[in-house]
Amino acid sequence: MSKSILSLTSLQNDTVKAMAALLEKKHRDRTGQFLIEGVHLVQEALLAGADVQTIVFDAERGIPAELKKLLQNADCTLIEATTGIMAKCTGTDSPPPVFGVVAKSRYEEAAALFKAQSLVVVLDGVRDPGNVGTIIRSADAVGADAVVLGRGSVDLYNPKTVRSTMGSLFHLPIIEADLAELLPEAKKQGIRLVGTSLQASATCYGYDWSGPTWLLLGNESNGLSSYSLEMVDENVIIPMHGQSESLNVAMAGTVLLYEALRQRKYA
Ligand SMILES: C[S@@+](CC[C@H](N)C(=O)[O-])C[C@H]1O[C@@H](n2cnc3c(N)ncnc32)[C@H](O)[C@@H]1O
Repeated sequence: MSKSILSLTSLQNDTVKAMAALLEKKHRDRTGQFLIEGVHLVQEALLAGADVQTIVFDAERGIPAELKKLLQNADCTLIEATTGIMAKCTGTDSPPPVFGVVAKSRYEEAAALFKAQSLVVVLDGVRDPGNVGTIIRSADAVGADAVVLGRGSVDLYNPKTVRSTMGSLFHLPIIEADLAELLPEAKKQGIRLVGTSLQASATCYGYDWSGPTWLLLGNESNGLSSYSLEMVDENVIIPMHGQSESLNVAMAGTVLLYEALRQRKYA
């Protein structure tokens, strides 16, 4: 492999210190970067053409085989580091063999939201990083057009969110928005807003998911906000026949997205 590799073996040298600072969480947050850990996420980021700026791999383990070819054409700084430095940078005792520093990208254009047959997931204050990551992964799996993170939802770049997307965050637009601005615009454009409520009388199986649809999922404790409930055209429920009071929001989102996909492609 012809790409030049910087060596990060000690934290004493000035250059090395500067590099280590780049990798520190506080610095990353200030500079609009985030960390992706592990072979799979780095691979997904490179394949998707994300703005990967630095890739650091464990000098003792070498460049993971899956990344060698991809890295030949990648426009990023390649660094080898000791396991100790890898551990310091990722804040764990058993660091992954590779991690990358990626520039945060914001989708400026909202075109994906308003496509003719759009299927969009809107998260209204979903707080758990694992839930948000899982919903993004399911939205990607069904080929949804975008995910909207309403204010009050967890940060997309929270390391746990990034990890649980399993790379799907690089596959579809994820738009942070104020729902008070976005939902009225969707209604104006003829998009149907489907809410989820444990009090709904309509089941998700009786609902017609064929038109342009935004699916609204609510907070883990309180469900949808009263504003969202006012704005939706209809609420649906996934029927529950046992004694569970509700489903986990990521599970519910996945079931609902798959019902939409079933009706659109397999009915
Ligand atoms: C744990 S639930 C919130 C429970 C809350 N106590 C309530 O009354 O809405 C979090 C979110 O998951 C989704 N959800 C959970 N169970 C559901 C079901 N059976 N049908 C439809 N959506 C569901 C909804 O989006 C809900 O806002």
